[in-house]
Amino acid sequence: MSQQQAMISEPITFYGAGSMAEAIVKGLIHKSVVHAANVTMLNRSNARRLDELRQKYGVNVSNDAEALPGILRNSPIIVLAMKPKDAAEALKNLGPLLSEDTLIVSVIAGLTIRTMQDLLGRKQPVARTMPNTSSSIGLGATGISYSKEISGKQRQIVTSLFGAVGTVTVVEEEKLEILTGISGSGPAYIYYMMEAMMAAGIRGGLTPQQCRELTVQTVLGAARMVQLTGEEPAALRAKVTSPNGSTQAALETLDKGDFFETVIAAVARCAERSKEMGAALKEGIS
Ligand SMILES: NC(=O)C1=CN([C@@H]2O[C@H](COP(=O)(O)OP(=O)(O)OC[C@H]3O[C@@H](n4cnc5c(N)ncnc54)[C@H](OP(=O)(O)O)[C@@H]3O)[C@@H](O)[C@H]2O)C=CC1
Ligand SMILES: O=C(O)[C@@H]1CCC=N1
Repeated sequence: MSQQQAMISEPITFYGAGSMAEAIVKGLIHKSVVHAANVTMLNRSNARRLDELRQKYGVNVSNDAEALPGILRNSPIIVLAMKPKDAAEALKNLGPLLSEDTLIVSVIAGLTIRTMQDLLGRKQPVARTMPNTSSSIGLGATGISYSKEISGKQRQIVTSLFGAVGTVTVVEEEKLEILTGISGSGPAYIYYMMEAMMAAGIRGGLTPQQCRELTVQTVLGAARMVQLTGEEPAALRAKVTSPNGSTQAALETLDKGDFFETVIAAVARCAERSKEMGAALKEGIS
């Protein structure tokens, strides 16, 4: 087992039990980086969802408003995994329950370390992260920034946590929004491209099953080519593109829709939206 995949022995509480929390827990349990008995997943109301998570992964679950403060108070690691709109209230309630060295790991888009600490009302050790849902199959890409209060051991825990489910990239906090534009939200752009490719195939007479198989293999193969050959995507694209051939015709059509600049604008808008969400949370501090 590499250092990044060292077993985490401390109990971990996921405060929010939605898609991102599940993606991380699934990956961690699959990689045996945590014992299911050490993981607790909390939500607000959805009992059926908690039952499903308990059955699938063997984790502890709760949505009992009376039990929640005790669970959170006793947890040395709390992963904040609710939607940004629910975070301010949760953090305000959480602050008084924490010990000085409770590690807060946030996956919440836009929520800055400063705003988290202001809402908690204390200078807590915080890891602000931006993972993605591919963590569920061990192919996540997580960006991380640390607050200055974090200890070396806590950094190691966070690296183990996300290193077990994919790659880890530590960046300055101001770069987390643009990183969200690439890897946090990025899977959705690729899925959208795949949807469009499959729709085109179906319109052209292939079966949905054939389109799915061909599209998946094409995307998988292209990503692996970039990874394994070490070549630039532009160089690999050139190898597919015969002069005046069919690929060139397709790429010219994409360019008529300003494909390249549209993707850049989409990533920039994603980053901007993350900042807007963060600003809204900051304004909520009274
Ligand atoms: N989905 C993604 O691809 C990614 C998401 N993120 C971030 O992850 C966070 C969660 O997103 P996602 O998993 O998609 O969201 P979901 O809507 O799937 O899940 C949100 C969870 O938070 C719970 N929750 C909300 N408020 C509270 C509360 N006060 N106490 C306890 N639990 C609460 C909800 O419980 P209930 O259902 O009972 O209300 C639900 O379990 C977001 O902040 C997002 O920015 C980051 C990277 C990628
Ligand atoms: O759409 C969102 O706001 C979150 C952040 C990154 C992926 N999903």
